[in-house]
Amino acid sequence: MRTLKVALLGCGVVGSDVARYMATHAADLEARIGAPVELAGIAVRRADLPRPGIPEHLLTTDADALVTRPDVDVVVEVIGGTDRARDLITTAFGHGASVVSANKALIAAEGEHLHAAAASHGVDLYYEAAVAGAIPLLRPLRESLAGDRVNRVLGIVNGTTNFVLDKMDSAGADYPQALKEATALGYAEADPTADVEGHDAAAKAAILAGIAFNTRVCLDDVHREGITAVTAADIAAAKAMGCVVKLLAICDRGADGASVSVRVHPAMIPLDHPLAAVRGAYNAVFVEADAAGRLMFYGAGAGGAPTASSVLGDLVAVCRNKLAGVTGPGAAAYARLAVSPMADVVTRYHLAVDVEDGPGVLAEVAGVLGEHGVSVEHFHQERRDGGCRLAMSTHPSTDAALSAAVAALRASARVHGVTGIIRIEGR
Ligand SMILES: NC(=O)c1ccc[n+]([C@@H]2O[C@H](COP(=O)([O-])OP(=O)(O)OC[C@H]3O[C@@H](n4cnc5c(N)ncnc54)[C@H](O)[C@@H]3O)[C@@H](O)[C@H]2O)c1
Ligand SMILES: N[C@@H](CCO)C(=O)O
Ligand code: NA
Repeated sequence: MRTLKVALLGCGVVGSDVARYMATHAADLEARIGAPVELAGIAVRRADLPRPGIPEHLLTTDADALVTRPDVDVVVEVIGGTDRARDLITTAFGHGASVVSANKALIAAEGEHLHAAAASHGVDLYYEAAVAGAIPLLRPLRESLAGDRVNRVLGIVNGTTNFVLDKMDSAGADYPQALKEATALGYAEADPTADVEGHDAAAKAAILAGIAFNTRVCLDDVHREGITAVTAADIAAAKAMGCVVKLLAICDRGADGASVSVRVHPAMIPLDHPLAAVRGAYNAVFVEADAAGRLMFYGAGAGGAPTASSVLGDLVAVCRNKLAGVTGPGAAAYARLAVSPMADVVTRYHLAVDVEDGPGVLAEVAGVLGEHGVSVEHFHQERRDGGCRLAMSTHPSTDAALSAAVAALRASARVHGVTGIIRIEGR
């Protein structure tokens, strides 16, 4: 029986756990694949660092030589970044290796081209670990739901920001301290700006929407807002409304069936919504489909071992395919749906409008909102130094209408400021 050989690129948070589990689970992996699988080498930047549990003789700083070795069947890419990872993956395809990657930034930016390259060389490209860590999500969407029609994918897909928001909400932690902790626990990207500015979640949303709707969604198609503008006041306002603030990724099929919208932004959700109970670095994703109805996927969204679980699942799948002489399902972007602009997306909003305390102000604010087609669902007013704060939630309105209404409010002499503009979801 031939032994399948794996080149591991990167031995950081994820890579080191992949290497460890390959060793400790070797017998089960062999039984499930039907052949032994072993590491041919591990590409690292520095071979002289202490790496407990990692066989030193496998380390190499020459990733190019490793991926071009004729005995390598599968390349596992967990170095992150785009350019170098893309070049190594493309080289691996050219040398007949299938690839397993955890790299959402790369797949979101170049997935179409990489899938085509894999197909042209008759090899696989799998990346379950790229979206929502340990949670099996891409394979269920691509395979289990292939007979259904998905209309919505909504959830929490970034562990770092969920950890930070949770700490701010439950422990009153400050933002820099919470982010430091998430980084130390191995949840954050090499540059955590990718997490807190929503780039990581946007990449995952683009991948999810593409697979769920069988269409092409580019990173630029995704409306993106991170959590850096979320304040303690926003979190307190959410609490006062019986809500919690979460960073959500929302992919919707348009009512016309011919378009999609894809967005990532903070949103208030009611405490009794299942997503409100998603704590720490956990992720949860709802999928709504014609026949299946509502499905929920929940689990660890980040961290070395959970992500290694997804990588190893893909490794088993591509090894089985190799032995059978087949490839798995690739990208299927046949639907070619248009992507709707954010201006057309309809949601509820929370607003805090600071106004002068005097007769007719409330009517003026309601009038400005009404002129723009924004209708108020609830409001309460609270006296503050030198004026009043009107905290309100709106009925569903388009993003364009809400933005125009906010601009008009800000132009009014009796309005001192409009803050706390956060969408409300899950009601
Ligand atoms: N950490 C997580 O929770 C998690 C979850 C899902 C997906 N991912 C993805 O997995 C990938 C790796 O993440 P990580 O958290 O392990 O990062 P990490 O920074 O801990 O590990 C990456 C390692 O790759 C090494 N590296 C970089 N360029 C290299 C090169 N050219 N040759 C050899 N080694 C190189 C780095 O020195 C580092 O040790 C990223 O794409 C990330 O987005 C991470
Ligand atoms: N940085 C990512 C890792 C998992 O993809 C997160 O926090 O979710
Ligand atoms: Na996953």
